[in-house]
Amino acid sequence: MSETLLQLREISCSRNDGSPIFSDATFNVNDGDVLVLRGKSGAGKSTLLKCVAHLNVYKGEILFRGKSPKAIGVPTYRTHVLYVPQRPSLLPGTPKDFFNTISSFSSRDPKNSRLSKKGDRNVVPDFNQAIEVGRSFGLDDELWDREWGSLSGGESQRMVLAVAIGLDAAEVLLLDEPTSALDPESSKSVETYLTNEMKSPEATLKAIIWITHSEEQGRRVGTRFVEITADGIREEPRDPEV
Ligand SMILES: Nc1ncnc2c1ncn2[C@@H]1O[C@H](COP(=O)(O)OP(=O)(O)OP(=O)(O)O)[C@@H](O)[C@H]1O
Repeated sequence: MSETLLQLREISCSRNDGSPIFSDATFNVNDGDVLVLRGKSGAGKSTLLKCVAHLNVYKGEILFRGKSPKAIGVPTYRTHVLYVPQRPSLLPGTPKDFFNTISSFSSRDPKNSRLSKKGDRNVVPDFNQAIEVGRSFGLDDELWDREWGSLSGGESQRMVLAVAIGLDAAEVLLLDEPTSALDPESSKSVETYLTNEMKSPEATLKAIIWITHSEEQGRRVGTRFVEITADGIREEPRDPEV
């Protein structure tokens, strides 16, 4: 049986006025899962993803490899369970600066991680690997040295994903409509890269929660399907369209 990475237990989240956005989200994410999160606009998909990333206040319990984010240390938890926004919002500098800044965070050093096992080495992220990921998404190398503000919406979206993957630390990626600004060809390159990465036994990446409004994309990438509705959160036994 595949290893359980994330456990969500009765996760609830409310608006500032106390009205519920969703409640009682209970499911596991296992090694090998590409869990497609579906639901109408405003149903709470992004909010749930941010709860999983420990970026939003929630009730309930989330465990990664059996430990809470607090027990692991929240910055380290976020390195292993990485939220990737749709677009970088007003990031200063260039994508290369961003990559180097995140690479230097001490939460990435196994010495500082309560998840580390004996013998874990501090693997310094390889910028060339990020460039390679970018190339496979159709990004020219020169874009790494351009200001974020000068990139197009689709370039920024692919760049933020190339950084997330190039850092090579996330075991679970939380993708919030990762191809919403992309043309079909670029979307396919992202889908193909991530699907192949999930199949590679050497890859650090072990699972993805993927928000998409595209039924077709969900069918192409998904291995599990979870729907948020006003009545609650339910997992489809399999994609109902197949
Ligand atoms: N910071 C916030 N303050 C108040 N309400 C919020 C906040 N963030 C989200 N909401 C509300 O929570 C609900 C869920 O929003 P969320 O962005 O999670 O939905 P979604 O399913 O991802 O939508 P979409 O498909 O349109 O991106 C919406 O009603 C939204 O207005």
